[in-house]
Amino acid sequence: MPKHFLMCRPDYFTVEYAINPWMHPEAGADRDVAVRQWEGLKAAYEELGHKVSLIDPIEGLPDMVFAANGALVVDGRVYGARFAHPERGPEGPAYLRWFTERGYPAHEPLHVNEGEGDFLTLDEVILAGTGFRTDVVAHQEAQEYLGRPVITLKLVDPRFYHLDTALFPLDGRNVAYYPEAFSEGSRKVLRRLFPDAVLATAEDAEVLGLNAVSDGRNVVINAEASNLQLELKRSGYEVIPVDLSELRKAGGGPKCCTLEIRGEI
Ligand SMILES: CN(C)C(=N)NCCC[C@H](N)C(=O)O
Repeated sequence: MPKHFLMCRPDYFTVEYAINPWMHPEAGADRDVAVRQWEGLKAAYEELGHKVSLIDPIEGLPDMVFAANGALVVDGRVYGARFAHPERGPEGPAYLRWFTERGYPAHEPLHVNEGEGDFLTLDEVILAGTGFRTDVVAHQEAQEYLGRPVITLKLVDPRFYHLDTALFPLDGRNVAYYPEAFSEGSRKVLRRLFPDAVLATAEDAEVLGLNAVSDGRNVVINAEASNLQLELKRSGYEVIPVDLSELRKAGGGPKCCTLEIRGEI
C-alpha cells in the first residue's frame, strides 16, 4: 500500500543551538549537503511509489526539516505537537495550520508532545515514548482524541531522546528496537508485545539506525547501520540505505524527516 508522507525541505537548516547530545553548534553543518541528502530521501520514497507532500520551511526554524515531530496523524485526525524546547515552539502551530488549511480535523494539544518523534502507530496500538520530551499526560490526551490504545514506554538514554530514535515499526504488528534505550519495565513490555522483534546493536543505534521508515516490505534506513541492515535482509525485508549524515548533526535521520499522513479526509 502506498503511503503518504509530509516532508519539509531543509532550506534553513543549521545547527545553531544544542537541545540534544548530537548537536554541536561549534562544529556547524553544511546546508547544501543537507538539502542534497534530503532530496535523496524524498526520491527514495517516490521511487517506492509513496506520495510526498511538502510544507514550506520557515526561516529561523532550523529543525523544521524534522517533520515527524510536527504532528501525529491517525484515521485522518491530527493530534498537534507542542514542543518541549522554546527554540522549536513555533513549529507546532505551523504544522497544525498546514493540516487545518487542508480541512483535516485537528486537536491543539494541551500537553508537551513531539508528534511522531514519540508516537509510533501500529495496527492495534500506538507506542508512545516519554522521559525526555513528550509528557506522559500527552499519551492520555492522544488516546482520548484518537480513540486508539496508547502504550507508554520510558526512554532512559539521552542520546535516544525520542521513541523513533530507538524503535521503528516493521509493519502493523512487529517492530525493531534497541533494548538498552528503554527502562527495565518498558523492556519487559516490549518483550511481551513483540517476541519476534528485530533487536538492534549499540553500533546500529549510535548511527540512528532505528530512525528508519518501513512500508512493511521496504525499509529506508541510515546507510551506516550495517548490522541492522543485515538482520532486516535476513528477516525478508528489502533495505534502502540513505545517507543523511549531515542531518544527523542535529540528531535526526530518515524517520525524523518524515511525517506519515494516515487516512485521507
Ligand atoms: C526522531 N525524530 C523525529 C527526531 N529525533 N527528530 C529530530 C529532532 C532534532 C532536533 N534537533 C531536536 O532535538 O528536537
